[in-house]
Amino acid sequence: MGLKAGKRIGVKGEISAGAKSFVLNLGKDQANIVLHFNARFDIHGDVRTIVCNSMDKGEWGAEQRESAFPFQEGTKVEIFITHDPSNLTITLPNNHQFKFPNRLGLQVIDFLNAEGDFIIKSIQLE
Ligand SMILES: CCCO[C@@H]1O[C@H](CO)[C@@H](O[C@@H]2O[C@H](CO)[C@H](O)[C@H](OCc3cn(Cc4ccccc4)nn3)[C@H]2O)[C@H](O)[C@H]1NC(C)=O
Repeated sequence: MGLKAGKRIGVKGEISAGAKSFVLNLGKDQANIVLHFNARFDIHGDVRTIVCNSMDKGEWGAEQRESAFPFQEGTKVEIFITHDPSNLTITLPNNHQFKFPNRLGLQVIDFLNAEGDFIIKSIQLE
């Protein structure tokens, strides 16, 4: 994918009806994730909460929770992510933005996947 620092990725997708949780993972590979973005409708005791984390050589880091939750089951959304050497900036559908530390110091993001109740429809690199 080759998403360099300063460039922005837009992930457009559909949230399933009856969604409980979906995940976007960005990073180097499955074991080195600079942003694990987990929108939890109702799972693991979290209700309508975004839980972010990182994974370094297969080990989870510390979770960061966001209270903004502009997601509805059964709808189409776009989430934008950009990164610099220190942080990732996530822009949610209601234009709410928050930052998550670039704990891996990753310069280029080559890995993206979605899991759970979300189907990626398109990806836009800007
Ligand atoms: C208080 C003691 C227990 O703590 C709980 O421990 C759980 C298990 O480690 C934490 O949940 C895990 O949090 C991780 C981030 O820190 C990841 O979100 C773990 O899920 C990984 C995952 C599963 N999947 C498959 C998937 C995803 C969405 C829907 C369906 C399948 N994809 N990635 C998720 O299972 C959960 O966030 C954590 N809760 C707290 C408050 O710390």
